[in-house]
Amino acid sequence: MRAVDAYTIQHQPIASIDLMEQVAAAFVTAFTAAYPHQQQAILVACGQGNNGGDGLAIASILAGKGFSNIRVLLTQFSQSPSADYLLNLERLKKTNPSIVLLTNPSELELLRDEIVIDALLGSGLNKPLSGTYAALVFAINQSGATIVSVDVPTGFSSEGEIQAPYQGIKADLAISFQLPKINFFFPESAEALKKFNVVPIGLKEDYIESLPSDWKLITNQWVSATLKPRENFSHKGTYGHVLMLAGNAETMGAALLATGAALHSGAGLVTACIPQSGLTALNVSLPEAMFLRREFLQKATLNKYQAVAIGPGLGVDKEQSQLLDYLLKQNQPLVLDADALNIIANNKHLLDKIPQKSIITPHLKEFDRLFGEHPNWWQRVETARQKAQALQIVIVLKNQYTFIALPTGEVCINPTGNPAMAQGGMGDVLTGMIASFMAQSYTCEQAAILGVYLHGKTGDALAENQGVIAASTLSKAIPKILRECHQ
Ligand SMILES: NC(=O)C1=CN([C@@H]2O[C@H](COP(=O)(O)OP(=O)(O)OC[C@H]3O[C@@H](n4cnc5c(N)ncnc54)[C@H](O)[C@@H]3O)[C@@H](O)[C@H]2O)[C@@H](O)CC1
Repeated sequence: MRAVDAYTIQHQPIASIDLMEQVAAAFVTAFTAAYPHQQQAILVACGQGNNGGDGLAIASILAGKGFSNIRVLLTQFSQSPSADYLLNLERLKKTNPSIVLLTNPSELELLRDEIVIDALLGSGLNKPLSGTYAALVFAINQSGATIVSVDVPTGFSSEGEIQAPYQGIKADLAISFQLPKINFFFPESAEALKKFNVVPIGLKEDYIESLPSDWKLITNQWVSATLKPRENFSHKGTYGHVLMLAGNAETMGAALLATGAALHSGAGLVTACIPQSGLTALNVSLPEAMFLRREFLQKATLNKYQAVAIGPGLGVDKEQSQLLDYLLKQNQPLVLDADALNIIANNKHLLDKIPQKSIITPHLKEFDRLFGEHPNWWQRVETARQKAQALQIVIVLKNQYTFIALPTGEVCINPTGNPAMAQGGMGDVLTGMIASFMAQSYTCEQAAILGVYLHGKTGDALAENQGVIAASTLSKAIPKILRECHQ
């Protein structure tokens, strides 16, 4: 993001001070949408870098909009204020603001119900907080005030490992500019911010897209452009055939969920290779699905299936291990989930046998069982990046925000999904969706990204009216979301 700012200043007819003005105006629009009352007491806490410069411009704009109860806290901790900070300070002084000069954090006093706008330090953070900044941040956190951070909470690093224990500002809301910070998507950010809001500031979109980066944010635009329409005169053969190898006597639900999701995501044909004991349930709940006896798997012509998935509710006994072993030897890309991954975790030599262009979909625990314990999410995602490259597979590392590591070394961040989806069976549905897209002749990268994004998007649509979403409910709602995205 810092590179984007710098490029924009160089290549657009815009001075950095004017970009700061745009940033401040965008912040105020988002802030006043959340806190519209002009009598609201507000303390704008400013550092002396460009984040503090934003804070000063924000105070001026808020005053211009009739917010009459603003105090501006100026820290005096730095020897070298930034040029734009100084310019904005001169501008602000003309509006006759109420200024609190703070040299000692212990002097901080907040008014009743005062909201703190945190503009102390932003993306320029280059070391852990200490001394006066640490003391001030501690005092602000302790005050119990509502805190809205400019760009990032002070002390929170935008990229790289998040410091543990976290000692920065604990914001109720961070209003960030143009692009979200990568670290907002890591679970450890929950301590630093309850919510983030990303506001556009008119930076060059084409340039942002073209920037070489190891990170990509999945967008609705990409998904809509990638989804192929269902053509006139097409038939079930056009949309591929999924083989779902899943289920065990007591975990047949997982197989049914994965099979159902493959159907609801548009595969032309779906065959469930489940134990005989699940056949009645399959026929009752998913009459569209076909059935392949487990005993016949090794006689079946596997390449008539455009996607083969294995794992949901499978079990990890000898019989299932042998089935997996057999599939791994066929050298056909697979979708591997749940117990298929657990079997591999218990037999690590199998990792190298995963066919290239396969997709594995571990959650945190499955991932660590496969690749070892990780002290934090940043390191876990870096391992995913390395392993996806080394094995030439796609790794879907599941979480509220799922990371998809591609064989190219890129990591895609999925912005969709929500806590209402945190319930058993969701992963089985995801596996079915990914297999379905693979069968519909998307590449393994596309199938994984489409599956993950649309899974989360379906959940987000349902969460508008539901506090909890059962996996089977989500599965049935996929076709509607597909229709909406096929614009
Ligand atoms: N052109 C730009 O770069 C733009 C920057 N903007 C704002 O500017 C911010 C970045 O500004 P700066 O690069 O000036 O940096 P900050 O304002 O985040 O920090 C100021 C300075 O504090 C020092 N510092 C870093 N860590 C510290 C620590 N732990 N304790 C004490 N001092 C520390 C650093 O020397 C840093 O340059 C963004 O977050 C955003 O709010 C926006 O105005 C948009 C344009």
